[in-house]
Amino acid sequence: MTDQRPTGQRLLIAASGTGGHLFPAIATAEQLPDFEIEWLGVSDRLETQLVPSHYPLHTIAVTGLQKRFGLETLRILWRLMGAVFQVRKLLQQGQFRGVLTTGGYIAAPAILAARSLGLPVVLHESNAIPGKVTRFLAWFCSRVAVGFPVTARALPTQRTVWVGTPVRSQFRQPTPLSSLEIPPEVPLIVGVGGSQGAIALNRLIRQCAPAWLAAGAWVVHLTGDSDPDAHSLIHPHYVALPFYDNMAGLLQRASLAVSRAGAGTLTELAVTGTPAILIPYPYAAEDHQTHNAASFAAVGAGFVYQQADLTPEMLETQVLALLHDPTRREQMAHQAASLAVTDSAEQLAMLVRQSLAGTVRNGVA
Ligand SMILES: CC(=O)N[C@H]1[C@@H](OP(=O)(O)OP(=O)(O)OC[C@H]2O[C@@H](n3ccc(=O)[nH]c3=O)[C@H](O)[C@@H]2O)O[C@H](CO)[C@@H](O)[C@@H]1O
Repeated sequence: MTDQRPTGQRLLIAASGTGGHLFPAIATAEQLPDFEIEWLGVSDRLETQLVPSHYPLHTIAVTGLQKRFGLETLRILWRLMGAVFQVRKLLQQGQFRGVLTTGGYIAAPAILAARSLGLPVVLHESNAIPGKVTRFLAWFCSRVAVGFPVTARALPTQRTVWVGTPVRSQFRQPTPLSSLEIPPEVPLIVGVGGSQGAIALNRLIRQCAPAWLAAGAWVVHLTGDSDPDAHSLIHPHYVALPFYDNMAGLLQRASLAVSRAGAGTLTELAVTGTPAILIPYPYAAEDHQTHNAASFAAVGAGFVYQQADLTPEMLETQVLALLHDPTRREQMAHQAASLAVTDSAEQLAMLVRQSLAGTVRNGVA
């Protein structure tokens, strides 16, 4: 990132739905201040809260493919074709030079529209098991960037590159936790179920929290906004929030996280060197969260429990054991940090620059 004056290069970023898709794209956009960026998303998703104050947001209607082929699949394909035409029009009228996408449903029309116009597309896949759209459409992209080295196995060898997953810039500098008044010396447990929260995980955390609080810890619990019992536990050292903006400050301060295993949070836990107990979302497509979590467990950065096997007693005991063992937590923190790719956003931004400049070797841009 040298010259920050807008170059007139127009880039469309297609990222939608969850924090796991949006934040890596936002982190990469931060590294492209010289580009004129506009965003493609869906009207009722998280991007409508996160994006418009930074970039113009265009929305289209898209949904995922069904597992079984039937009438509904035909309807979805018909809608997909409509979305492709809409994105083609947007790309042409806006004179965009290329597309960056972080996968998911929005990626399909974005990739198909851009490639049909001969524009370069950089696709980032953050999960250990690539999603359906990535598997089908990676072959059409100029470059495919992946979050885990293992992800590359299922993708076109010559154009796939491991860059890690970008995190927002606050994660890479000390960020104070100013809006939460937590005494500096107390152990802090952070409970997080991804950007939307996780009701089953919330229940487990609330069942265990009284014992953790009694042991002297504070708990910050990010519940999401759809848990009807989110405020059922009252304690002066227990803070329940539907969503918290300063995740960087929170994870840097945390002694331990109890978390789902979305690629975004895992990457952030690595960058902040936060030990974790991971409980993968059991219904994630192709169980990708278990595969994501495996990388953390493999180096000893975290413990992984399947939700179906985990009782509140087990979770309570495991957390208490770690609370009382700062040396172990320090080792785990060190191992978590060993997984961090701190310049992932710069690497992905570089791929975008190269692709739009048509200098990608082995690619089709
Ligand atoms: C349920 C599900 O299928 N989730 C998927 C979704 O991510 P999902 O958004 O559920 O979870 P991730 O862990 O990937 O990302 C969560 C993001 O939201 C942020 N955050 C969270 C809570 C909060 O209060 N404030 C906040 O800023 C986190 O810092 C992180 O950046 O896409 C990811 C990337 O494809 C997948 O790996 C996840 O499996």
